[in-house]
Amino acid sequence: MAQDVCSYDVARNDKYGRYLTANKDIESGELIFTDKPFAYGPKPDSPPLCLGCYCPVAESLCARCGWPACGAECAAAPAHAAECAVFARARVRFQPPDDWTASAPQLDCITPLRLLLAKESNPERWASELAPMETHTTERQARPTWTADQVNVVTFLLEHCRLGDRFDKELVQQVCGILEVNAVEIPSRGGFSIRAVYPRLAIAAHSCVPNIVHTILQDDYQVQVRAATSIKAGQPLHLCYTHVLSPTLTRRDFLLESKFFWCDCPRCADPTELGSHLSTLKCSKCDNGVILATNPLDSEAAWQCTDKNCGFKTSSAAMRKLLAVVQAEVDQLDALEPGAQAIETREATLKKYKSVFHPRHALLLSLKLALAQLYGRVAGYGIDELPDLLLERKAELARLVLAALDAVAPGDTRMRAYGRVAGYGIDELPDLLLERKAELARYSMMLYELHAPLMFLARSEFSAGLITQEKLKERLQEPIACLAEASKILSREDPQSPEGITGQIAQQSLEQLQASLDSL
Ligand SMILES: C[S@@+](CC[C@H](N)C(=O)[O-])C[C@H]1O[C@@H](n2cnc3c(N)ncnc32)[C@H](O)[C@@H]1O
Repeated sequence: MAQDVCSYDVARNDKYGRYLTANKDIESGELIFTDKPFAYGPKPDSPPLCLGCYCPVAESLCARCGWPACGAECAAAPAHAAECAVFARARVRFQPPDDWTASAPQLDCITPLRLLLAKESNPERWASELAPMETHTTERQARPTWTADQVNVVTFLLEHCRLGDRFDKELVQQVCGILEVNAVEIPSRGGFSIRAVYPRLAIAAHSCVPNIVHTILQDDYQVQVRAATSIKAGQPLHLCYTHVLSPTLTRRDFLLESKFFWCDCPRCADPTELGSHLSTLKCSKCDNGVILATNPLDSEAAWQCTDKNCGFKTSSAAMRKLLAVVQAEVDQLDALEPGAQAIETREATLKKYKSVFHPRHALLLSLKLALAQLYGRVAGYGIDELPDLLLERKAELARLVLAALDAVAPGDTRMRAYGRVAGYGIDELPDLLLERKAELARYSMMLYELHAPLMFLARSEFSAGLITQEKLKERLQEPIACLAEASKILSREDPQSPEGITGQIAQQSLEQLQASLDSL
């Protein structure tokens, strides 16, 4: 039984606090443990969401308590039952906002309240698994979010919802800290992003080169944690708390801001990011060198050209500013409808920044990732109308993304690179959340994306008489290998999730391609 697998120990040191280690040699892809959420619910700053299915709602409230629910079925959802009783008893109703698509701070109390109510109903699990969790209370007290939580959560629950006789303010702030430091972002059944606390998974320490990967099952939000690479007994199990394809400055700032530590993993310590060059710039003053951080573990350190004769230097502040400006441009492009314009403006942006960034810089890579997906899929650029040169371009783009993922997320994590993007970027608005969901599927499909141009190119060259049938058979082996790997990795996903569905499509395409090869 999957539930019985428990191939880890809990260790502790000064750097990580508690962390997980492998208690035996574990093979890549092997299940290490599963976990059930202690509680789950809306993320901070969510727009009004149904408290049963987490889809955006407008003007639709639970008949009993007056909080957002899209219908009677969702109002009766088990996850909503306990808070429904609290709100109904205190006669505290959700105040309908003017704009139902804007973030609703009223919902910030829901997930903390669910944790508090779960503590009452399961005190043993709270004492053994939740109470020891890191909360960074001292650091949080110095942040504006502490005051916001004091108003939106502590005062609201204890006074307005009349829970002061059941919980005290220190406990409510502890719960807010548990969520801030330990919750992971997960896709809800409706596809929208929510947060959940998994007590076992939360013990895993972070690395920007993770060796574990997690999958969320849609029916009960169980998490399955697997090895992304082979792991030796005693080695730490590392999760990536941030976006693996972001540059070092962005990752480290995010981890300090949201998880209260400076990452010093081998990738952060290497100016070239393990040869991936996700942070590297081209030098505008000479043709020889590239610009790298002089000390990537010092976020204020200067950046310098690697050519000794050039010696061009710039500040980390200038670098942050450049990243923010170009990231804003990339975000705007991400909001475009998929179509010819989405391809052409991205290609124009790549051209604009060609002389500024290394071709594998994270910002260019995110444009290339989107292009690898758009070529062959949008009107005017359908796969069977792409000229050979654009088929080559699609294949080149997909290979670049896969090579970057091989360097920083080795093993099967590459398919899940968007799995842990807690608090990252653009996901506040419902339509952008949908985009984010498409992004997730897009990511998982990179190997699938590579197989298509390789297959079409081989067939096109065979039809033109440029290669023999024997050569055609040989050339089709690579797209077959891409589909086989995509299908193997995605077969571990929940079959109802976008990744699981993509896996089934990859398996069907594999069978069709194999059959057409056999008939040659
Ligand atoms: C989700 S918790 C992990 C469990 C935690 N160590 C505990 O004892 O409850 C995240 C916290 O663990 C610590 N941590 C995790 N990974 C780390 C790393 N790579 N370097 C330094 N601290 C880390 C930080 O304090 C961080 O805020």
